[in-house]
Amino acid sequence: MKNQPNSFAQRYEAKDLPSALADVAKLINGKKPAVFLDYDGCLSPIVKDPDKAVMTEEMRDTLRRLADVCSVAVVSGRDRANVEKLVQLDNLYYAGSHGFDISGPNNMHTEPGGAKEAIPALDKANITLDERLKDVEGVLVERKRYAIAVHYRNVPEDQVNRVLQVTEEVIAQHPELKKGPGKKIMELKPNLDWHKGKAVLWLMEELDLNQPDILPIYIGDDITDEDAFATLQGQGIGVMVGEHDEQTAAEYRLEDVDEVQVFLEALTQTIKKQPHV
Ligand SMILES: O=P(O)(O)OC[C@H]1O[C@H](O[C@H]2O[C@H](CO)[C@@H](O)[C@H](O)[C@H]2O)[C@H](O)[C@@H](O)[C@@H]1O
Repeated sequence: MKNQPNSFAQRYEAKDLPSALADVAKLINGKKPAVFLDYDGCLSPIVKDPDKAVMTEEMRDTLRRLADVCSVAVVSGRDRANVEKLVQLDNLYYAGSHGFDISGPNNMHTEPGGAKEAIPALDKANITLDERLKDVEGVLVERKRYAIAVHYRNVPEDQVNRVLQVTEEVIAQHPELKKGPGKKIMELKPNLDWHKGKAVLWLMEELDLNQPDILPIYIGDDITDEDAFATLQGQGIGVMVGEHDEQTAAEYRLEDVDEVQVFLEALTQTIKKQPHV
């Protein structure tokens, strides 16, 4: 199963999953983790304004310490440059636009999903969405290099359907694009078989992490993280933060961003006690 996305993943109710905090040493079982983290809802709480989703200094210190003892990557739906700016750590890897745009230490930068040809369609869709949604109160059209998120969290309830309908119509005009779900957003993404799970596999290969003593751990809170949970089932550990509207392919849970930080601290301490670090 190594390096193949798992399309037959088991699904669970998030509330029924065991806590990842119960016994961290037992969880990693003497292996060395490679940690993949979502940003919004995982490293920073969900807030009304995406520009205000700022990570705390404490979380930054926690990530810095973790990255001193194992590989750490942030795998986000955000624009890669944007998430780099929010996290501000240069010893991490960053996968932005749901994995289409990847950077890392020593000037690593690559765009492995092959999405360049979707850029003109994204540009056109961006213009149409700005124009057609300009009168809707609270709507936000967020352009990323390889995606557009149409945010409706702050849109009056009676106008949400109109936002969704316009967004679907614009997607239908561009065969190069497809629809993606998210928390109070509808996304336009390149119509390609590439997602966060494939980005994780790509990073594991690139960083030579496909080793029997390495344990990939993916932590996320949103539906887009399900691709990564499903991909890692059987070869790693998926940790769901809170819950979303669907069943999850994660096998452990954490309640919220605070518990993510406690877990990452515990992981760092556990790794340090292991003989091979
Ligand atoms: O994969 P992620 O790093 O979790 O990114 C997913 C999306 O996160 C952002 O939107 C979400 O968080 C916002 C701030 O808390 C919130 O206002 C919004 O409702 C959420 O959907 C980001 O703005 C998107 O681009 C990402 O795709």
